[in-house]
Amino acid sequence: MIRVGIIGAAGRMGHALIRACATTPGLTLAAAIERPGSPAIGTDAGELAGQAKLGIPVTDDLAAAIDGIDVLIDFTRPESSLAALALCQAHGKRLVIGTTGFGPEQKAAIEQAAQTLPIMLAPNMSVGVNLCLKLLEIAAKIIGDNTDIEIIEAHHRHKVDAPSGTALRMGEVVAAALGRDLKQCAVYGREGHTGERDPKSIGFSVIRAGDIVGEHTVMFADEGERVEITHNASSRATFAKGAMRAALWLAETPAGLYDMQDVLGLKNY
Ligand SMILES: NC(=O)C1=CN([C@@H]2O[C@H](COP(=O)(O)OP(=O)(O)OC[C@H]3O[C@@H](n4cnc5c(N)ncnc54)[C@H](OP(=O)(O)O)[C@@H]3O)[C@@H](O)[C@H]2O)C=CC1
Ligand SMILES: O=C(O)C1=N[C@H](C(=O)O)C[C@H](O)C1
Repeated sequence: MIRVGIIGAAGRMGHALIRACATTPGLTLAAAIERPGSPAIGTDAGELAGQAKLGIPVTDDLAAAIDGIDVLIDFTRPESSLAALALCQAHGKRLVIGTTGFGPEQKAAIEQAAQTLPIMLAPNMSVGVNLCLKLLEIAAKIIGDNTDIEIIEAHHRHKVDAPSGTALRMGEVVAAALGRDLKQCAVYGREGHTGERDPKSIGFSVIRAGDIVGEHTVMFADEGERVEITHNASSRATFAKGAMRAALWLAETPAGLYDMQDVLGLKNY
């Protein structure tokens, strides 16, 4: 049995992860962690997630809990992910990171830690989104240079980072397939007298509204036709299921930085 720790246990993803862990063969919830001061501290993790009691009280002390786990699953905020990463490094624990919004230095710290630690970092753990990343690579290679590429994403009102990690990854995949550098060609929103569209640009548009779980469309638009690749998530259970699959996979994998394409065996398609 692989012992899982979930950090961010009281969050939207935390609840979905606790439920998924309880029903995934081969995994057992060994620790549920929240930030100090959270009203969830001391509550039972199962009850917190709207399920039967699991006998695991939510704690704010990851340092004390870490020796009792094999894989830590983190869906929190970049600063807390980095703090958890340092503890995983100190204790040699595997880490699945679903958090988004990392800056370049934070990403570099994760890459560095992965030299000695197995880490799976993915902005989206759904099978569907990862299939879309493959489809985007093909579409970009075939029609990308002749079309205007726009990425549109929509999420719930509580989301704090924009564009979403998934939208950015979609942009990276498309840009790489076309030999472009996303840092140079990305356009984040438009306003005022923008001038005509630069044909080499990749545009991003962001919607934040209500309880939208996560919607992404990449548009390849020509004159007379356009192709759209869309993924709509209707439940966070899809991300949580992917995180469980990643934890099982990572438990058997040596040090290195992996993404969901590795977990799903999509790298060589
Ligand atoms: N990779 C993927 O497939 C997916 C990634 N995400 C990403 O996951 C992250 C979390 O999303 P979501 O669940 O909606 O966000 P929430 O805000 O609902 O949950 C985050 C949780 O982490 C807690 N937290 C913050 N700091 C700490 C800390 N130092 N120690 C322990 N817990 C902490 C928060 O507590 P408090 O609120 O009290 O501060 C909160 O309960 C985001 O970055 C999101 O983009 C989301 C869905 C899918
Ligand atoms: O914050 C969310 O909710 C989500 N975040 C991820 C992202 O930033 O891509 C994945 C998913 O779309 C939900």
